Amino acid sequence: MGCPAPPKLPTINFSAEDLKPGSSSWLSTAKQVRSALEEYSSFVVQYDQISPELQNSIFGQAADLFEVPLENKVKNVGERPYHGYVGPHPGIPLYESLCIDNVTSPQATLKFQNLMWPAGKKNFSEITDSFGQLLADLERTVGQMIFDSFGVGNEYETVACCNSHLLRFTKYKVPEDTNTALRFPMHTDSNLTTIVVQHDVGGLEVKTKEGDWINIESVPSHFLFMAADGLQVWSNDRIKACQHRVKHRENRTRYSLGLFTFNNGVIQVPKELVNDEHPLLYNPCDSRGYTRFHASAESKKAASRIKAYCGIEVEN
Ligand SMILES: O=C(O)CCC(=O)C(=O)O
Ligand SMILES: [Fe+2]
Repeated sequence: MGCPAPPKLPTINFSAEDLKPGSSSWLSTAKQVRSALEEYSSFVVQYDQISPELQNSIFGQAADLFEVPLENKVKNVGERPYHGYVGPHPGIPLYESLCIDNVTSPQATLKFQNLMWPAGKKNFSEITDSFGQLLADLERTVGQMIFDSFGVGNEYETVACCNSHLLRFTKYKVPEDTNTALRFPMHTDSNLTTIVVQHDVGGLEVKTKEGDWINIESVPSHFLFMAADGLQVWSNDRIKACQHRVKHRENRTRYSLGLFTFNNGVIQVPKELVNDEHPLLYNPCDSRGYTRFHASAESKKAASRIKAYCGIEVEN
């Protein structure tokens, strides 16, 4: 008797040119999206619009980016916590990241480029613009499908119009003790949804409801789409925020890219998602307030930060 096969995440293909809202392929893809998110809080997207060449180019730029002097990196300051440069610290000693907020705005990428490379940098803003636009298009398609799949597609724009996209470049150095090291401990993201792009070196893992860890292979044009705390609120817990971590794999520096979709307004559970079986679990959630709370020392004591911030106690 062999061991049971390790669990695997569904892969959903978003490469088709004719994926038009309302078409039969749209509706069947939306159904797959909802069931993957309900079961795994995440899924793998296949998205050939981001070609292996574009992926190589952006990761080439990422490697150059981490070579800029620290005095330039620290100029990457965000409006909210973790929206700018983060250097190594005791919990994550080998970690470093830089962010471009509003990456879909060409002015934002150019401003970032000028801060990092005041003397100029060939191709950075052009490559980052096209990569950021394509990933944000993918995120909007999946977002619309999530709303459609719950029968509230006409409410998508009122939420999406307050969304913005943050692109995070992350570098993980090789630990000295490579047997036990985690590169990034388990967490859920505090935003709405996240897309992670790995390259060369994998290591990203997501936790199943049963408590098993699924390793996400690094495959060109295949990315991980995850629900974060904001989607858990919006869906009234029908979709849980994805618990994930990065394990050390291969003795090489690891780079990753994340497109973090943030809502800048108030997230409310649609009335259609509340009924006797699913009583209302969240008060309206001020997304900016939650990002600040999430970064506070006080929030770290909570079993669930999102529930501590805007959860409603339900009596059984
Ligand atoms: O590097 C990765 O693969 C994931 C990083 C991550 O989870 C995060 O920045 O929130
Ligand atoms: Fe994360």
